Amino acid sequence: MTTRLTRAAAHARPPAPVRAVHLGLGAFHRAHQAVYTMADPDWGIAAYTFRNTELPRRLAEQDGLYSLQVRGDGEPQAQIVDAISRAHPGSDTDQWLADLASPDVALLTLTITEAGYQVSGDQDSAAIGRVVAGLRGRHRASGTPIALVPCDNLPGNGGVLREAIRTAAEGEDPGFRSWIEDHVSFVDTVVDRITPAATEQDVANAARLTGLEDRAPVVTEPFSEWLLAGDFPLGRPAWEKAGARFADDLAAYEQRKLWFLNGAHTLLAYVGPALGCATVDEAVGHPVLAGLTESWWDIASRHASLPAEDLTDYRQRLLERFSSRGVRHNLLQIAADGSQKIPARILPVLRAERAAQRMPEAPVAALAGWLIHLRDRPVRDPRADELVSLARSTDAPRRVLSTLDATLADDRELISAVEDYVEHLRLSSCPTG
Ligand SMILES: NC(=O)c1ccc[n+]([C@@H]2O[C@H](COP(=O)([O-])OP(=O)(O)OC[C@H]3O[C@@H](n4cnc5c(N)ncnc54)[C@H](O)[C@@H]3O)[C@@H](O)[C@H]2O)c1
Ligand SMILES: O=P(O)(O)OC[C@@H](O)[C@@H](O)[C@H](O)[C@H](O)CO
Repeated sequence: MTTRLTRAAAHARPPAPVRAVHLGLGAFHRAHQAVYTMADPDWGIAAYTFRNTELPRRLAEQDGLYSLQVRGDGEPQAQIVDAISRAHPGSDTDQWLADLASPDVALLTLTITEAGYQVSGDQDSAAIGRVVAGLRGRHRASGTPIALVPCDNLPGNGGVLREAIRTAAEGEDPGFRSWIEDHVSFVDTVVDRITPAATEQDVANAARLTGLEDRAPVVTEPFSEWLLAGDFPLGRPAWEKAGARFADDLAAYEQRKLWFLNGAHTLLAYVGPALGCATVDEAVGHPVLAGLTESWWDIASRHASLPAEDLTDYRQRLLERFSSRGVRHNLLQIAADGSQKIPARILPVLRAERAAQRMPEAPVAALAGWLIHLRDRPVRDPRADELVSLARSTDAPRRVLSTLDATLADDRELISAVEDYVEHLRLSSCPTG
């Protein structure tokens, strides 16, 4: 019988003192920020998830440890990550408040998905409401400054978080609100490491690679990038030891990441299943989808800020990453939350193309694929009910697009191109039809 992964069994160091808190404990945090933090042994993480109770339970049983399988095209490599000192479910509210109030804690990282930044409904249980509650306690306890470091795929994620916190704190004590302005630093980031959800097979592989039973493994690719811009008033881990880079302005890099990588992912996630593909590597191996991806990158390159040589190299590298069979990234996972992703990944390029009087095929294909997805597949999206009903109504392309951008929805030529493409995809996905 294989021994369960614990600090004793892995001969790991004792947990480092908690100086960082994370919200949104999932696969990506563990493949990315936790790995960078591990490079600085003075910093431990208290990691929270308010939705998933199983993962913190499994991690707690393993003293916060898990194995990270790095899978490229060669033999997979496994390492034990020991940066998480404590893992908590959302029901540990008192501990969450205590951690955020602690002057030993210098920063809070977040991976709460794009949808998590919305401020509406039941604020006390939503991610932003919980952060505001934590900050309120910190203000009362000591008023020590803190850095908030969002690591989700959103343009200007530091600014998005600042606005969400300001909105959620409206109506609070003015002293608290002005403390937020003066003592809470919002750091912008560009994050990149393709990390699909782990499978049962990955659990079996973890045991084979480490000799220990790991019930919470993470599988990721060799590539990793973290760019940050902002202040850390109480210091930060030496993330640069693991390759993090600091800059004043991330806009051009953020555009490259969101348009080229995430935009292509979104295109493939919606068009791929219509052509019988289930994963990213399968999709980029399909001649039609490979052509659409290249065409998307050509179009995006016309409007991107970085020099052409940078973009050419980036595209080449992306194609290698997408084609790798080391990480099999499920298109349905990427397809979740389209209403939150399409505006950042696809629409800026589409608007620029329409302003130049062009009708670009790839963004039209992405929107047509999204419509089919909304009509025919299980939809995970904070606006799912509304979108599914609109997608099944008459005049669906215009009505669905109007939820994202009223001006584009009034563009008759565009709506008609999307309608035609829906039909085109239907015929392509049905060889006898
Ligand atoms: N997986 C990747 O390759 C990758 C790469 C770069 C960035 N990211 C960012 O990280 C996010 C999480 O990815 P993951 O792979 O860890 O996913 P995951 O499903 O493993 O974990 C998601 C975490 O977010 C929480 N969450 C989900 N919806 C939420 C909501 N509406 N409000 C608050 N919390 C919510 C979940 O409870 C869980 O803790 C992505 O949405 C993306 O923004 C992921
Ligand atoms: O994680 P999401 O849901 O925001 O988007 C799905 C993928 O596009 C994304 O996870 C990429 O793999 C990642 O951004 C690569 O760094």
